[in-house]
Amino acid sequence: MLGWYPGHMNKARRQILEALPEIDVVIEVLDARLPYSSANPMLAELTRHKPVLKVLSRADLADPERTREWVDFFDAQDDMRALAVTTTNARELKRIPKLCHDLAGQVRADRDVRVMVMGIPNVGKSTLINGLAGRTIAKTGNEPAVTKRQQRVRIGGRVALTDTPGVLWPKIEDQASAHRLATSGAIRDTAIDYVEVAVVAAAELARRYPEALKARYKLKTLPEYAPHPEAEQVESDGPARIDLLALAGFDGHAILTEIAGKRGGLRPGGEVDLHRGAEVLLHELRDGKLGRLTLETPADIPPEPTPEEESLPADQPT
Ligand SMILES: Nc1nc2c(ncn2[C@@H]2O[C@H](COP(=O)(O)OP(=O)(O)OP(=O)(O)O)[C@@H](O)[C@H]2O)c(=O)[nH]1
Repeated sequence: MLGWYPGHMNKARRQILEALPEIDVVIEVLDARLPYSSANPMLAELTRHKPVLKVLSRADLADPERTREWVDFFDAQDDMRALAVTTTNARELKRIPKLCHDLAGQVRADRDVRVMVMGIPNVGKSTLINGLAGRTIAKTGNEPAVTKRQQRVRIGGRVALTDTPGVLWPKIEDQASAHRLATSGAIRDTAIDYVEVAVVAAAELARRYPEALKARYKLKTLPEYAPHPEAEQVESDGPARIDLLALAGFDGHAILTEIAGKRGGLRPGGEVDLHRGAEVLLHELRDGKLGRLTLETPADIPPEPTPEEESLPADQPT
């Protein structure tokens, strides 16, 4: 998966930890369509005691109402502010230096505030750095971790920005997050089957944006709740998969079959081409053809395990 072997993950973590003592404010770039799942699972721990500005990138593709919820949610946390932007539009980045100063507080009144951008691959980090600098100083690419010697660049507004972003691995241990990341196109080479990504995406859309889904594919109704056809077979895979199928209460499989029937063409023998249907749905969703969509809300954040739960041996009855 993405070259994020434990060795790479440790290296990325170590390089971030080495850079952090010099940094006053961390900018974490998140995808506005999935601000929980596009976060690095370790970042909160790595950046403890540092103020964080959450930049919600791709706000142009996200549901504005949900984006407001997310910004309010992050703003309510200590030492944290949030700003939703279309990162490719440099004018929308103008508030960032002031927000960094607010977060850094009075302590930094004597010198530039030192800022570093971090986030998972392809989330918009380089676009943000270049937009803030007003010229190309960060290369866009897909290199895990920090790969070259970092330099600080003054970007105006008395902010000194590290020219190289910290690249961290995505949240793929959590099944629901891995599906949403795959749905958005953030991760491509996952172990998850392409059609399965689209089945769960169809179910999520039926739950969150039924009208957009019906309008785009001219579906008169969405199927009533029906168990996923493979539910029994999948149950043995463990609890995370069962949750996803429970979420497919609208029967994502039936919806995808209908989309495939209308838009995917037929395979030899008259069979509906589900793979083609999955391509249509996922490409159109990523291109914004179904409208501005957000795949999760703050209410979807799983509760933190309590210290007692964490210390329970796996097989102990609760
Ligand atoms: N629609 C839209 N596209 C964006 C936005 N921000 C970035 N992009 C696009 O997303 C793609 C990835 O952006 P990058 O800045 O290269 O992302 P990165 O996080 O630096 O990626 P890595 O170098 O792979 O870690 C580019 O094609 C950008 O043009 C945004 O706000 N809206």
